[in-house]
Amino acid sequence: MYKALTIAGSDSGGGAGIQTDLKTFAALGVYGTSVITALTAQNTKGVHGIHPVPPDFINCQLEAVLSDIPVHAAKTGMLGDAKTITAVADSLNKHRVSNLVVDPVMVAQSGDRLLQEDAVDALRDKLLPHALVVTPNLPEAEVLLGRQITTVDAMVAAAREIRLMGPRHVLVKGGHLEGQDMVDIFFDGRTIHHLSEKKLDTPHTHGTGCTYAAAIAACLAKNLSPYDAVTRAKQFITDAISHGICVGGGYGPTNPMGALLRELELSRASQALYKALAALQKTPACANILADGRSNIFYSLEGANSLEDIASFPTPLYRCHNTIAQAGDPVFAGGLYPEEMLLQAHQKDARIRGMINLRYTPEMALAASALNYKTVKLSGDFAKLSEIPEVLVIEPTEEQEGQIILFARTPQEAAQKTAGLARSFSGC
Ligand SMILES: Nc1ncnc2c1ncn2[C@@H]1O[C@H](COP(=O)(O)OP(=O)(O)OP(=O)(O)O)[C@@H](O)[C@H]1O
Ligand SMILES: Cc1ncc(CO)c(N)n1
Repeated sequence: MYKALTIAGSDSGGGAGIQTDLKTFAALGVYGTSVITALTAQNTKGVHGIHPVPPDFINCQLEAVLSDIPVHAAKTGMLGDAKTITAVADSLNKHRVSNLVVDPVMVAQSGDRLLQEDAVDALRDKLLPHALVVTPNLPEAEVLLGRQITTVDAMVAAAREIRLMGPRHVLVKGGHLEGQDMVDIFFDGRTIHHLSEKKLDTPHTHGTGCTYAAAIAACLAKNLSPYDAVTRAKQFITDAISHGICVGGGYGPTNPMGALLRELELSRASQALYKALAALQKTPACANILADGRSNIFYSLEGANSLEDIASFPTPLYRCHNTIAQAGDPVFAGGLYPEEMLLQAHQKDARIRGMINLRYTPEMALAASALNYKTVKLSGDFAKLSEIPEVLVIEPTEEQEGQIILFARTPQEAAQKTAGLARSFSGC
């Protein structure tokens, strides 16, 4: 397995530093080791205190890790002071760690200083020359160069000049620049590359710099070239920001696991929905009780709290050669009535995770009762039902068509109940 090392501060709020670095390594399939340079008492609003780890003990951690676990890449984050920078640079040199990403962390998003002012020279002179990639944000590039940077052209010039300080590649991050596009400049010594993504409208950007640098290190550990590592990491940080977590009263953290978990959840949801579809297809009579252009199979994630957590086929099921067919792979929040009902049902009774909606006829409602399915006729607001039945009968009104809705613990169980109903009802 590929292995990486983060040398950074701990963020007690869980959003930046060591905590996000290890999540990022894990999300990218890289084994993470860590050397902690400082403890910060920190949350989404700011830094309440900093407890530096003595350089001797930082060395002790570095020796423990590097003498036993040869890492394929490393990244540095918050280093705090000049002594720590020197200790880290010496150790990385001694152990010949060559795939090094230096995130020259100076100030937290909240404005709190994370690097002593007199340590900037040590950072520039001792650490930057070892970096394969250095990733300054705009304020950090300004400190390194001693001038303001307010345009993309100025970022390009900054990238060229910072490279003269010794790093092999420079990534100047543009997260602090006004505008609709989030542009970073990557310079490899020959070519200037613009990496651009649309700006996401979210306050949850705590830890973006750390997550980005950790993702670059993870990709370098996996043998990607520096340019490929940075472009893959840009995609990763954009995903992590788009899945940002609304936690705390300040800037919430990015979510390095967000995109991965979503993919996993969609794949589980798809399996459950396709199994249910197969169960419907086994009983051809099921095709007779679909509601034209409206029936679907729905799946709720555990703990669903929005329609984004309800999956279904993207368009209604339809009859095709006497069986049931669908067009397209499952999606979340398909926008199909009555997905809201499964959300409410699951929130009321966490065991309910599957639902199928069918055509209404009075005979179908009777057949459901005759099968001893626990059946309730809806009168009034669904949200006010005290218990979720197995079968909900919605009679037609002038405003809306009737429906029969089956709730179950899984979509497959809902499909089996549908098949039971279809068999008892076949021919009608
Ligand atoms: N709102 C946003 N939408 C999309 N991308 C963003 C947004 N904010 C930041 N980014 C991207 O995140 C990455 C990190 O950029 P940024 O310049 O904010 O780093 P940083 O200042 O070091 O982060 P930190 O806040 O952790 O100190 C960049 O690629 C930037 O373009
Ligand atoms: C520990 C730590 N490292 C880095 C940053 C920068 O985001 C932070 N806020 N905290």
